[in-house]
Amino acid sequence: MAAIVLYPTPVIGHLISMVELGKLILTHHPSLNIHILIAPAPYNAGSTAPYIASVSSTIPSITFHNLPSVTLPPTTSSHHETLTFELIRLNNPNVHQSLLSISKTHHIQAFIMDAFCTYALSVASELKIAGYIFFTTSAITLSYLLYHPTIHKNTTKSLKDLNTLFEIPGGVAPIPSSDLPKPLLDRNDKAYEFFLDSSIAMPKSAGIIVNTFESLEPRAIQAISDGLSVPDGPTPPIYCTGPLIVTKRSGHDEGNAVPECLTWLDLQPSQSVVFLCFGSLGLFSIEQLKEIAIGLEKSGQRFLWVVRNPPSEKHSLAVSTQPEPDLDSLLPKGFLDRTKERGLVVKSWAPQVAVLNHNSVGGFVTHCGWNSVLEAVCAGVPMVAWPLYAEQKLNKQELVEDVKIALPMNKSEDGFVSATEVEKRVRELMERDNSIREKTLAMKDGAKAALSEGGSSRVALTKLVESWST
Ligand SMILES: O=c1ccn([C@@H]2O[C@H](COP(=O)(O)OP(=O)(O)O[C@H]3O[C@H](CO)[C@@H](O)[C@H](O)[C@H]3O)[C@@H](O)[C@H]2O)c(=O)[nH]1
Repeated sequence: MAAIVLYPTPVIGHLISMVELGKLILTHHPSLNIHILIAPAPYNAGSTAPYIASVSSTIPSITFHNLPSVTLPPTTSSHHETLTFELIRLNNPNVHQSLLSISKTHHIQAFIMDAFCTYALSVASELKIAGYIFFTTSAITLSYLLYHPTIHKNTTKSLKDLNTLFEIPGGVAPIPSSDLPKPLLDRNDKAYEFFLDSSIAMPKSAGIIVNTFESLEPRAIQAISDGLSVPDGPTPPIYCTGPLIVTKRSGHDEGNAVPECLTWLDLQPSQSVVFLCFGSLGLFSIEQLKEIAIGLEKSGQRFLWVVRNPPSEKHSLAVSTQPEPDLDSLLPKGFLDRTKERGLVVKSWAPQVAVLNHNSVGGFVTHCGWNSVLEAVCAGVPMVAWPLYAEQKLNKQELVEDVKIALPMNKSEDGFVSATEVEKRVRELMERDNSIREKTLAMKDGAKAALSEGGSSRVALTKLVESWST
């Protein structure tokens, strides 16, 4: 029996799109079996268990394999990505064992791993299985990462010490080094070493599958395909098969009560509510939370805002183990009362896909995590881009300056956003006939077209599956 093995990074922002890829493969090639290796989560970024349980119980051709836990060595790196790379590197013997065990009953046609899992390419090659990369974020980020070894070779200092602008192949304009993902800025950080290893390994894979679609990022996809991102060697085939997002729109499991935020949205006028939500790791200081509240209040707009506790220590990663936020102490005095007729604050987590697809939602203030971006595009909801961490500033530049489906949230030098800026951007976003709304709706159609018969993402998927049988 033929099987495909998927190896995601086990955090929500990476897991879902890869499982959705598995589901898409099954839709068009139902004779295949999908096996998914799940390493224990390196840090808490929202629970993945309900999603895994629902896929397991509804799709019999998808089997999850839990890898044993490994002990991570102490690290001085402050980047959560370091934990992920370490976890994956140390898991290679377990991955080897799992692939051998799956091979006893299946012919593994391809082993597809997240870009944080490239250490497992060596396992694939030992076992003579074709190893592919699944890239969960934008093509512009892929272009940068593939190009990063070239920048590394041509510079001797850490990027943080180079006061310069970088051209990214396929980018709309040069970007300052401070807009690159933080782990790439310091050559002496372990995370930098891991990213460099991954960037060097990706072109050696049998192909890179990207969660994007051609009409969203034509410039970046073209640059990569033309070999500009890997100037000193071959670029493997690139398969843009997105948007791969969770499609369940109800936001609650059968039998469970409908979340309050959805019943509240039912009572609001069409497209009148701005939704503010910042991914699985987005946290603000108490000062910034208060400033957002003042801006929202002054904007006069209806809002639905997901609020989390501020980071408890500098590099806190344990979002979901934090206690529920105490809204009265975090938000300005009387704010909840004064805005109760037109605003709702949700603690910690909201069913984002269901919210974005609700008819009352007309705008989205987002950290530019790629899943959030794709979810907004598919729901036709224009954005205000407020990047916070990882590659989000690269996504922002593309969305604001190139695709023009988002407005920028301008920050001061120290990264603080004023209430005036929040007020202004939210107002601008919620205007009925602004051009970013029109462009977002056109992009929604583009996403639908890409996934339909003859569309670019469907064609890419067919080519990918064909590559397994040759
Ligand atoms: O209250 C919440 C918060 C998040 N989500 C969901 O959680 C996912 C979050 O994914 P994403 O928007 O991509 O953000 P991150 O969790 O921050 O994702 C990580 O992975 C992404 C894909 O690689 C990167 O683009 C991000 O920068 C990186 O931080 C999305 O599906 C959201 O719908 C909810 O349902 N409710």
